[in-house]
Amino acid sequence: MGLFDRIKKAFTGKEDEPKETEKVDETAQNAEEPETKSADKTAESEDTTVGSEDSTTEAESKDESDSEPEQKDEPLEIKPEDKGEVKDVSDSSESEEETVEPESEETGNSETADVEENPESESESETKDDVKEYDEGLKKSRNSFSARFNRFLANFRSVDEEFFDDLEELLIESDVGYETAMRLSDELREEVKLENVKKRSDVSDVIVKKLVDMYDEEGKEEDNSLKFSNDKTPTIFLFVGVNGAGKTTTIGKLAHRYQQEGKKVLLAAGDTFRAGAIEQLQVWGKRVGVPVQASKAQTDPASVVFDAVHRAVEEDFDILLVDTAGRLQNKEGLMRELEKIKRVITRELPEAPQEVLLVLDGSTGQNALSQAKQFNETTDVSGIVLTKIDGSSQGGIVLAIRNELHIPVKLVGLGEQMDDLRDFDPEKFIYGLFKELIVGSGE
Ligand SMILES: Nc1nc2c(ncn2[C@@H]2O[C@H](COP(=O)(O)OP(=O)(O)OP(=O)(O)O)[C@@H](O)[C@H]2O)c(=O)[nH]1
Repeated sequence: MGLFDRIKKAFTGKEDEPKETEKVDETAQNAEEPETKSADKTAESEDTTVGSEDSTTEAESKDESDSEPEQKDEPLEIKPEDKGEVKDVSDSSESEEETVEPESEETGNSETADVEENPESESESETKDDVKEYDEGLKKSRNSFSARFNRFLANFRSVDEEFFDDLEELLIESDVGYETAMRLSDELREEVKLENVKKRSDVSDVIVKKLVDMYDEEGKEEDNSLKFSNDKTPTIFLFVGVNGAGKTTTIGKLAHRYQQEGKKVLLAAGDTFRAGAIEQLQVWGKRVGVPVQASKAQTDPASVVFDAVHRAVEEDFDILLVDTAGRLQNKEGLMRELEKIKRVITRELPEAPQEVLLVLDGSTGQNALSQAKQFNETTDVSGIVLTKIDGSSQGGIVLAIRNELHIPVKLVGLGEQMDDLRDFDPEKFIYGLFKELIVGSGE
């Protein structure tokens, strides 16, 4: 069963059944079907969350009578947060030998500042409904996609060349990527199914189903989980990305997560290019209660990272998160710098870095995609962190990233707070992006 049907079934207990012949018969009565239909459906299903007990929608109750009893056979997979390896960290005491960090004395268990600033962070982040988070975080993207889609459907008369032109335009505007838009359009041209569809909501069904299932198919081999060290040596994540993408914030959020899990975390201020970047990381270190290995601005970042790796090994840190500069405009310089940093890490710990995470500002749409392409040419990126999805209407970029780059998204930023970072879950993301177009379809 494809992802489209899995989501639909999880909500309504009903799979999508393409009914070509029936749909032809319905032509007359549906000719003037209002394009506001999906908007109405949005309201119906707005507060529904997958798998939640209070998710009874009108659609659901309507479908109950004819829904399959085996509804739970293949439910939408709601995995618990991937917590990675939890190492036993009995010794979280901190040596105070560092020269640069003003925050070193509060290392270890000084969460007080954190708790004051963010009282709900510790326990609530564990129990927060992830589906709801994605639902909320993707509201803007979803609404914007639905609005575009409804405009497109309003113009629908028949499946002709103009239809495919409009469809391509819709998809490109929705940031799903040029290649994806063309491929989807080409594949739909081949399908007789669409030729027989006359009803607007069925047109919507066929397109969204294709989009979602294509995404699902492309991700068959994709591993979205973060990799950790297999032995007692520290896990090292190297963060790359242009200025302002959200590297420092993501490092802060991740440090908070691992610190809360009882791991011993060290940060390395590898962005020595921008003076403010060091302080910014130190502020996060202080807030979260983890030490920061730093040096003066303009120091060779590789030397800061070298010191950080040594310290991480000597002092038994579990995780080392390395910030780097993001001067994409100086591509060659940046490439050399990142290569050197990586070399320094690997020389000390051959298995590290376990992840090279490219941080992309999701709200920049296609720009994020081209940045990813450039970074991927120069650095061996193992995963993507997609930030600022909460304030963005460009969530469709996630389809382009998978379909065109084939780099797994591993984390998503759904807000600015410490616990607004989620392990990427493709199914929840797709649900958040298209929910009413899937759940409210086909009735
Ligand atoms: N809404 C929202 N804002 C975010 C998210 N992640 C980061 N931000 C904000 O984006 C801005 C830039 O984030 P930084 O972490 O400073 O970005 P950076 O990549 O480290 O930038 P440089 O230090 O200049 O290299 C900050 O105001 C963050 O609060 C997110 O997931 N959602």
